[in-house]
Amino acid sequence: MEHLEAQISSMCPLPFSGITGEIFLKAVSTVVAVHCTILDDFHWPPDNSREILEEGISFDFIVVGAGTAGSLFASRLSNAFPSWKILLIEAGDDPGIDTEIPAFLFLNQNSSNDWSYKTHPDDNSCLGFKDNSCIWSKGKGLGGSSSINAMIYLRGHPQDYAEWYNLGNPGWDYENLVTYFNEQEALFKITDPEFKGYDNEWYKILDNAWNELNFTSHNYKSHEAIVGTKKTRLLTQNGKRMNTAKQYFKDTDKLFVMKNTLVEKVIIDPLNKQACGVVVKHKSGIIMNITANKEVILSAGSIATPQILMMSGIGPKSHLDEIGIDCHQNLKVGQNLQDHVLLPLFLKTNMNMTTSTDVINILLLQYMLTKTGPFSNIGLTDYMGFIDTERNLDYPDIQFHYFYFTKNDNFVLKPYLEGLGYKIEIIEAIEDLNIDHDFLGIYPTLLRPKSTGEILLPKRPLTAPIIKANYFQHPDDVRTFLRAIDFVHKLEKTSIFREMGIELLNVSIRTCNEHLFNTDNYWWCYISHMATTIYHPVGTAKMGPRNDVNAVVNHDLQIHGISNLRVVDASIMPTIPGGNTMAATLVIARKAVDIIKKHYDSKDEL
Ligand SMILES: Cc1cc2nc3c(=O)[nH]c(=O)nc-3n(C[C@H](O)[C@H](O)[C@H](O)COP(=O)(O)OP(=O)(O)OC[C@H]3O[C@@H](n4cnc5c(N)ncnc54)[C@H](O)[C@@H]3O)c2cc1C
Repeated sequence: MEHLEAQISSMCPLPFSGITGEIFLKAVSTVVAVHCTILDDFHWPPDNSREILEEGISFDFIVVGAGTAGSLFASRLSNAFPSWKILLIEAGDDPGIDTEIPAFLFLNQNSSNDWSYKTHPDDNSCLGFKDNSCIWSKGKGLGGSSSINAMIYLRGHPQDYAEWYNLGNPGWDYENLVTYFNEQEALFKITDPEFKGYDNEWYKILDNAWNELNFTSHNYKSHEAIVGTKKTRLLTQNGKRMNTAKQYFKDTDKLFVMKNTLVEKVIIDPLNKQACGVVVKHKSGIIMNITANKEVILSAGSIATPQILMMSGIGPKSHLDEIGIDCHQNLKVGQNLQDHVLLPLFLKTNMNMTTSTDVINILLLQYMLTKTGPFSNIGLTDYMGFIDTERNLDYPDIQFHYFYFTKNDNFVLKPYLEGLGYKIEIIEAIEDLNIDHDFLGIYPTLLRPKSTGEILLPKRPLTAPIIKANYFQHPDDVRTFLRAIDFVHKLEKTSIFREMGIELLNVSIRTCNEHLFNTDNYWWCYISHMATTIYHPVGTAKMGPRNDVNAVVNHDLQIHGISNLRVVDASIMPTIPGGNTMAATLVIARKAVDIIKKHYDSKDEL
């Protein structure tokens, strides 16, 4: 208290005395300690690494990766089979306190909770980024990417899942998956019809513009990604991020968890082509084998899962031969990489929403005390628009995301652009445009890219994998963006946009300046410099029947030709769904529990 009193007196030398002084000090000390309330009663599961490293216990199931899918899958499996010993191995630690505050979503990137992968440079894309590489964030630690993502919940479009089914995957059509979507929406409490949404005056402006162009505002009516505009629900509870590990771990205490432990590869018995355990490296430097009596499940995400599969000799043979790894099964692991690419467009507005530092401090205090206000949500970023640029049908190929930056913003804009990894000259060009105007950021996002990439092992296989995103390898992807930009011009012409003075800005990029602004040539150049990921890589262990040469797992998520080894994460998606990918990943994990249950129930092993 004395220390606090001295500190306050040094900032504002008023005397502290009597009862008033004491009351005042108590109020101040409450405020000083209020950040502690960000942590609630929830406790992360204990780390069992030490005992496992010392005693070398074997397990029935080993699940690799405690991310979005892995944490759901492992905890639900441990509830379904209480007598089984299930081990969940995670390369990272418990997520940091800063991951809890929704409005700080961008601050988690490039932190200790992020793998911060980088794409391999090519001639068509990421040219405006340092080293011509886009940064691919991916969550590290309990909750995985659900601990650092934007929390937006969308199912995608029903037809996305019809496509999965039509590619030879029985049980994966929308009708079969709907119960899982419903179940998780009830669990995360995002089906509440009373939900009124957050406050943001831009919602109304944007709805007005889209309505003038004859688009419907669906808002919270459903979680499907259909043509029109939509305010989306977030995986938050009581004003804080609800990462999936937090949601699912609270219902189980039967799991064994190893934190800070990297799985290097799966041990495959070459004689009977059967997975029998994993090789792990703990952060202490200890390397050991752990045995799985029944199965190994890979839930390490769409970059690390193919990396581990390749390290374990599951193809592709030609690539493993180059690296010097024995191939047990020649599958197209790491191929079929698909991602949603987003194109930041900056528009000036005559609105002035600048907030003084004092107001920001008060809003932060409001958040600390009540978990309400702007820090409890992600602002305009939860507002979406969907269009079908080519056929004008109800199967969108572009999703619009929105951001807002106030005039001369020194608080968010620069750290945000630096976090994305843009070159300094691009950041300065954008900052110059921001000196006089508030910005509306409109970010068209390709929902169904035709370009595909691949994940490869580097020469030193345990270092970061090579990510060849291959954005715009297929020219139709650029053409879809050009049609999306045409749509932005239509928005510019709506009465409300004209009234607000909203106009597309010309970001000065040296190599693009040789083209006249707003011509197709200018936009091709702009797209190759400015477009980047929205962090939705999927498809690198494709689900499909045996006769699909690109398939890695079957519809029961088992690796073709290898027993006791499955993949349960976003890697298995045969095609990328037309919406943010977390909801679909959760559904995969939940369905996987039922697949395993059916498998072992029929073996009468309960
Ligand atoms: C910055 C960002 C923003 C996003 N925003 C949204 C959004 O708003 N809405 C949405 O729907 N989707 C969003 N996504 C995408 C979504 O979060 C992912 O599609 C989804 O979480 C993928 O889940 P996963 O289980 O496949 O992988 P992850 O959740 O990434 O989990 C993989 C886990 O495996 C661990 N791991 C990796 N390698 C190893 C190893 N060798 N040994 C042990 N453990 C290992 C990782 O540390 C991680 O915990 C975003 C993603 C990011 C990164």
